[in-house]
Amino acid sequence: MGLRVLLLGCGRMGGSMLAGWLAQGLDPAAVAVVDPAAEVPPGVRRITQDEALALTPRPDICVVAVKPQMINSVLPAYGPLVAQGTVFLSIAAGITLAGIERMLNAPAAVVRAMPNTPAAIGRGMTVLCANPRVEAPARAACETLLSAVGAVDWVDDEALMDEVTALSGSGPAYVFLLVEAMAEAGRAAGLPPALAEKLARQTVAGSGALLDAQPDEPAALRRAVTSPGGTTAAALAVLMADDGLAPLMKRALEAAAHRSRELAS
Ligand SMILES: NC(=O)C1=CN([C@@H]2O[C@H](COP(=O)(O)OP(=O)(O)OC[C@H]3O[C@@H](n4cnc5c(N)ncnc54)[C@H](OP(=O)(O)O)[C@@H]3O)[C@@H](O)[C@H]2O)C=CC1
Ligand SMILES: O=C(O)[C@@H]1CCC=N1
Repeated sequence: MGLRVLLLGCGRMGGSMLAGWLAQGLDPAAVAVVDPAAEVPPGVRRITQDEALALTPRPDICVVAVKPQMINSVLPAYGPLVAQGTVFLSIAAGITLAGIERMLNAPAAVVRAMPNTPAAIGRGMTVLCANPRVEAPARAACETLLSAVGAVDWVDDEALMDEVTALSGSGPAYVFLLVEAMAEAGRAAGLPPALAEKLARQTVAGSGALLDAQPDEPAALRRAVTSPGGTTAAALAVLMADDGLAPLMKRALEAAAHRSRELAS
């Protein structure tokens, strides 16, 4: 990739992205991580805040992957990197472009991104949004970094980032919950626990792979399972009822987006 990356926070999401970058060929020596306790992959340096500020050559991109609740206490120290031309790419849920610039106390080029954990295996989905200080080469560099770990898209309207966070940022958790719920329903119906778990897991993983492999609309793939008057139709009558999955998912996304907006303050 030819980019020098400083990663602040190497927890679940920072670590997932780092794993993806390395798998896609980013030179481990081109990454430095600041995190008080994280284990980093071989070849990647874990450095202190002071060492990060003195890095030569300076990092092209500083990826901010600490919790939103602590970003305010972490970012101000990195303000001096702005004058050196480092672009800040924050993945913190809810934290706005203006908020990041304020914390850095400098006229910074800031990109806000919302990735998701499948980035760890190169199957992520990231949406990006940039402030006007981000010029085309920096925009391309951020896109290169994130597209190395999955699909990317951009939005111009920053307000949409809360809805993006609710859908694709948090979304993997909804899918894993679906596996849990299907397995639990199978167990409750009398299947041996290990078999119920295996069936739920393989069904969701296989369906995801099928969705990925075929250009069809999800609704067409659903209809292909649904024999008229058969078992799937009976189940879908429950799941697609007025009080079924669609209104529940709508409420869940509204709650997540609301929380994202709360994190901004
Ligand atoms: N998890 C996800 O699926 C997604 C998360 N995000 C965003 O990513 C960010 C990180 O979330 P997540 O990975 O889940 O959280 P984690 O708590 O797993 O990761 C945060 C990491 O930052 C470390 N840290 C603490 N203090 C500092 C410091 N001063 N400097 C550098 N690193 C520090 C933490 O160490 P310690 O644990 O020892 O305190 C931890 O390893 C959040 O802002 C979140 O909104 C975005 C998209 C998806
Ligand atoms: O739960 C969270 O706040 C983060 C943001 C999206 C996924 N995880």
